[in-house]
Amino acid sequence: MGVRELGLPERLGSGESLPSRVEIWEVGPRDGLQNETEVVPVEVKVEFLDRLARAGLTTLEATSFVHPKWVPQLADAEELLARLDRRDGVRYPVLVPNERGLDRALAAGVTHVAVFASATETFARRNLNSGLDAQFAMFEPVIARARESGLDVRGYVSMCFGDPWEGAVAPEQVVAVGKRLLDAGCSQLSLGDTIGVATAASVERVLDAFTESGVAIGDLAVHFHDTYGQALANTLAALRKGVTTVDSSAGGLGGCPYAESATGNLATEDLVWLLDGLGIEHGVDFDALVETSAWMATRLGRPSPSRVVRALAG
Ligand SMILES: CC(C)C(=O)C(=O)O
Repeated sequence: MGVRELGLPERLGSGESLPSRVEIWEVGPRDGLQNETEVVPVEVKVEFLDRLARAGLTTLEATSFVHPKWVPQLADAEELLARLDRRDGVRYPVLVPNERGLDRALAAGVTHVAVFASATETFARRNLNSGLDAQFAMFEPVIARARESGLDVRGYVSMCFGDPWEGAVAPEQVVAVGKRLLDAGCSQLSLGDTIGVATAASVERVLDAFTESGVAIGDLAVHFHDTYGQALANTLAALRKGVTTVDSSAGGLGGCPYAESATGNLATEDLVWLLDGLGIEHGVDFDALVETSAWMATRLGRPSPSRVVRALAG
């Protein structure tokens, strides 16, 4: 059951400045599962991806080619992609940290990759074993080679709104990192609130800093974690600024192995409920999505953190 079946008005806001359609970038199979301590069997991951595609999601971040030593949960990246029935009209981007990761991704026949940078010095050191400036020496050749091979490259920027070691992050610092990724050849930036400390005001500040520096709003996506319950409010702030790509994770799974204060991502069901209420198109079959997250929660042995999944399938 969704907003429409409850007979609620489909457009709760004034709607003037909202986009008519939003692309949901589903990160559950990668960001959602990477923090699970018990390794999820590859056949469960394949079924998860397949169910999400059947529910109408057209961008499924499938896995990551990080070294298996760092994220053992995703050590089965090659096997997963080999077993996956890749559907027409569905993109299956993967994360690649370095050239070795790109080699593996190319061998697995991927068409979309994402690199991940940090907006702060400390997280660059802890997550990438690099530095704020030095990280680009790692990404630039990866982006160039990926582009030469005909791949589309997304650039993630982590810790855009706050960092557990450095506190608040200056929007100008985020913009400087993001622009270097765009200049290097990324087609889109995803601005990560890795530890979930953003508020609607800081989201507006960072988005304004990008657009004032000449970056098109259409080149920006948002990636919120829900640690302080602000992910939906932050999403609405971003939609009002004209953002049309929103990252979310089915069932609200998620976290980050290198940032202990990170909790689950914005749940895709909560996002779809919001979009339905605003009358914004998204192409997702809500009931099939809730059923998928309830199914995954059973596989993981604990209830979904998504408020919507709990309300409807708890
Ligand atoms: C590391 C990136 C990809 C991320 O998931 C985040 O910042 O939340």
